[in-house]
Amino acid sequence: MAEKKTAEQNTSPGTGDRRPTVAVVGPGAIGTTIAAALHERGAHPVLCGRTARDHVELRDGDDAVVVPGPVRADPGGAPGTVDLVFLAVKTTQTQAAAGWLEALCAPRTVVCVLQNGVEQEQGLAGLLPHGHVVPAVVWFPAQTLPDGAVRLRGRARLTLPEVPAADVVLRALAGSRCAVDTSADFVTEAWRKLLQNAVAGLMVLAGRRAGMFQRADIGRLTSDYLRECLAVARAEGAALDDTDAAAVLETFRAFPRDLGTSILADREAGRPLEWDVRNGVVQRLGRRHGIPTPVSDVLVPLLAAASEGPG
Ligand SMILES: NC(=O)C1=CN([C@@H]2O[C@H](COP(=O)(O)OP(=O)(O)OC[C@H]3O[C@@H](n4cnc5c(N)ncnc54)[C@H](OP(=O)(O)O)[C@@H]3O)[C@@H](O)[C@H]2O)C=CC1
Ligand SMILES: CC(C)(CO)C(=O)C(=O)O
Repeated sequence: MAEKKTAEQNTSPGTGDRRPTVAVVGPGAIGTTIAAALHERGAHPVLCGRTARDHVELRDGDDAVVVPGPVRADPGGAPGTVDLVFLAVKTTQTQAAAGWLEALCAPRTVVCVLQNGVEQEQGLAGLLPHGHVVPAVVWFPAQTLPDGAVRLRGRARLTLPEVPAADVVLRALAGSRCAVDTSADFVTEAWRKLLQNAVAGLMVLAGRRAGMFQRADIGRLTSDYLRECLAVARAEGAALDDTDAAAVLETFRAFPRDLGTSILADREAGRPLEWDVRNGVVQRLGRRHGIPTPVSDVLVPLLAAASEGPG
């Protein structure tokens, strides 16, 4: 089979002595943040979306970063393979984005998955013709504003596993507004974040933002839910304890009251929800380990029905 063409390359650190060529698949809230971080460092990320646009824009406090497009909407028009792909579509959209992965990936390509959950590698099974998958924990909140720009609502930070394939990600984002660290115990960090995501699902069912965690009854429900999430996390090998679980509730209580979550944004827009990778996973893995999950057993069917109906 003929080698696919390669996207335009710039020189700088990266693979050997040149800057890695980069694509962002899914230039939404998280993808735009990463595209802006890359752009500010002089990179020209290929923007691969579903809706064609001229540019994307990040707002961070008083800063506005406009990343020139185009946002391409047809994988057939991809400029060739790249060294690094940031995959930032929702997990419910991964399958539909497979054409981009086919067009952008060569054997050297690293796909850094910017998605919530603890199953990023399984989520790409069968969809990646070549390349290496590097899951990331995305710690920051970002939201799309009504005019299409993205508002960053925290310090941008990623955690990656300590693996050789993570190097190209570290180099691509070095010195940018998005901090990147690596962890020798990625399982623990991924579950620490999953605990946050699982709790955020309560906002969908209440139709409320972070302010709801000020309520004592929601505090009790959240603590009960965190207890079962923690038991599953520990059974999966995460080195987390009661203090870590309690810190999650405190984090939500410390958030601005109007801070939402990406799954609530999907609910408000009537889009499919990432309920399975964020909440269903606790119930599924709990069953595998023989851990009772009474809170999940109520939450998960409600989230699934909110996402998919019928009705
Ligand atoms: N937002 C947040 O604060 C956080 C989100 N996350 C996680 O990051 C991931 C991304 O979330 P988020 O950025 O909020 O999601 P968004 O919905 O904001 O962005 C998804 C983007 O993917 C695009 N897209 C949809 N289908 C395709 C396709 N087939 N090919 C290419 N692009 C496509 C969408 O296009 P279109 O414009 O047409 O919809 C949109 O631009 C999720 O797993 C989420 O859980 C993690 C931490 C925080
Ligand atoms: C902001 C945060 C941490 C809350 O779950 C998130 O990951 C999301 O919105 O998807």
